[in-house]
Amino acid sequence: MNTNITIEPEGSQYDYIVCGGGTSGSVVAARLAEDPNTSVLLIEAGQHNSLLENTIMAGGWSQNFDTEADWNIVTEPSPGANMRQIKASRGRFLGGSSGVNGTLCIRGTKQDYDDWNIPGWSGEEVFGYMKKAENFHTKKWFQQDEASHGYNGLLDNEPHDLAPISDLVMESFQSQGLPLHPDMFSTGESPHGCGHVPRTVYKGDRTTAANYLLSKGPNLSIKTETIVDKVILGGEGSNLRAAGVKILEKDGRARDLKANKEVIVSGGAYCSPTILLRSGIGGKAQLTAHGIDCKVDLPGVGKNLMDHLIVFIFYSITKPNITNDHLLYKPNALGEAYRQWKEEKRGPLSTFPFGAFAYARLDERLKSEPLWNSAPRKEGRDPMGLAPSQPNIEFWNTECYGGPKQYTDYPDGEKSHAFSLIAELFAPKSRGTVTLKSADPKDNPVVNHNYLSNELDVLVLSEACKFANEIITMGKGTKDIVEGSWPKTSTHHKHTMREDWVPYVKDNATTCYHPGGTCKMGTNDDPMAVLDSELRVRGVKGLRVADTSVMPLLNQGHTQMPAYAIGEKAADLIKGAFLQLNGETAGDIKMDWNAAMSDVNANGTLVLT
Ligand SMILES: Cc1cc2nc3c(=O)[nH]c(=O)nc-3n(C[C@H](O)[C@H](O)[C@H](O)COP(=O)(O)OP(=O)(O)OC[C@H]3O[C@@H](n4cnc5c(N)ncnc54)[C@H](O)[C@@H]3O)c2cc1C
Repeated sequence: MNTNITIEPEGSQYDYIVCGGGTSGSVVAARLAEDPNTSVLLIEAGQHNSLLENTIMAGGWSQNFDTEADWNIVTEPSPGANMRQIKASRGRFLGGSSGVNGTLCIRGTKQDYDDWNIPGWSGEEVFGYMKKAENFHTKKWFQQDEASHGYNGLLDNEPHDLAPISDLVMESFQSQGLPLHPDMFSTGESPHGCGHVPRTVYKGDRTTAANYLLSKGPNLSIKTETIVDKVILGGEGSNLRAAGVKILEKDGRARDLKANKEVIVSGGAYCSPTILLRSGIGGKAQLTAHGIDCKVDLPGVGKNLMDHLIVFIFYSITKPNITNDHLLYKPNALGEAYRQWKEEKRGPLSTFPFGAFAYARLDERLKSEPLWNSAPRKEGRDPMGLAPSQPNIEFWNTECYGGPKQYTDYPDGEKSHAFSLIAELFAPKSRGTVTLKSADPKDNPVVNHNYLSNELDVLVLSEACKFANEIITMGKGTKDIVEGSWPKTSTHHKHTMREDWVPYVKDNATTCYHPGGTCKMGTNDDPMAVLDSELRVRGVKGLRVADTSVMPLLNQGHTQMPAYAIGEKAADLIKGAFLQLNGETAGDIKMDWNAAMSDVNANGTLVLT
């Protein structure tokens, strides 16, 4: 494989420096480097992904956790979730979280992006960029909506062949009032129904944002195992400009690198705010507490942290070979599964073990709940802020036992078999924060999600669990094969009241790994907005953020497709900006640049004053 690692010579300068080689960052860097006259440096804290097999074998995802390939972030205790602390994993390697995620391409609805209310980011426009990213490979059995997919992008994806349990769950969805719309997760047009989800998998391998970086020319340099400490700001007042970055190399050496045009921060929703904060951009009090000189007082940096919570509900089934447990947990099965992937690019490890999916509106189910009825709402919206065209929740099944590492009650795959239905909460009301632990770039951020701090979140998620249990225990496809809860000592399959599910939610709700919002875009009159509509950091020239931190609200879906769209759009905005600026105000740029560069020493290295 062409790893495309470029040795970066001392004293080099680049037109653009992209900080973070994850999902959005890889897209931005690769798209900018399509112009051979533009030099781009992509800096990634983790290793090159080609060195990490579990980022390419989709079934190996959780083996990245607790290793150097994970940021190993653990949230602060959430009072609403019984003070539990949750592992909030993020990919720390080239490709970032796209190399460890569940491969699901669930875009949300167009209304989700219209609700951002930011010029240039309507649902039509964001969906257009998702299509640009996509290279969809259909399968004979799949009823695709041709117009919804892209076929020329750099992200290969395909529909997933269902295991028998997933066909049965799909049948249960339909019998419980969720009609089949096969390609609904790409059209984004149905808030209530079930269907198939395309996966970022092709020919047995996971496809990631790092694929964008293959076959690029020598004008794209990549530095892995290098931490971006901060953005170096030159000039003052209205001439404050991103002049380069301060990095920490693998051997601990600190260096300054110069950016001739722009710096783009793409560290993800947990790390982008910390890069800004260390650079002196953020709430003044927090910066002062860490001895950081406040260059731009932007109180919104690190605020507005959102995530989607999910609940795994496990069931035991009697019939063999309906789930994929026998392909993984029977003696010697795992070894054979690995051989199949390694030698033949097939088998249970070649894809992610999620099956059938559904969206649901809960209007009818919640209409007699006092909290739901008394909660404030805007006209045409429910108390979560959603229009009737947006789903409240999502369901999907696992095709075997498993999940994040806390789930260790493995069936044997011979006499015992298990799967789960997962319920996901959309449009959560709870908000959290990302703050600095210290000014040391090697320290992880302090992540406080404040999960389930809003009672409406508990209400909707517990109703979602009740509905999920009805689907499995009463649905046509599954009612006769489900024996009860898994592990067999549990009794949650007998819960009939929503209230029964409240303690279950508080004990079990966990992250869907969708953090966003911590450097949000916004309008001029929003004091908490960090970015303008073109992803530019307020008060600094030549500095943008591009990753899921920019999302003012989460989508009703999963966050990798918006992350790709944000990367694609960021690159277009940057290219457009320089085309326009070169024509109209080249003189101004030169003047600003000279001011910003007044701190460069004779070796072309920036000196921080
Ligand atoms: C386990 C898991 C499962 C998921 N499942 C799905 C799914 O099935 N479908 C879906 O749509 N979404 C899923 N997601 C979410 C989705 O993958 C993310 O929302 C998306 O990839 C985030 O992209 P990003 O560019 O914002 O951040 P990332 O992709 O996380 O990129 C950030 C990059 O910046 C690097 N970085 C950070 N700080 C620094 C620094 N100081 N210096 C240098 N580099 C730095 C990181 O190492 C990383 O490579 C999942 C995520 C995870 C973790």
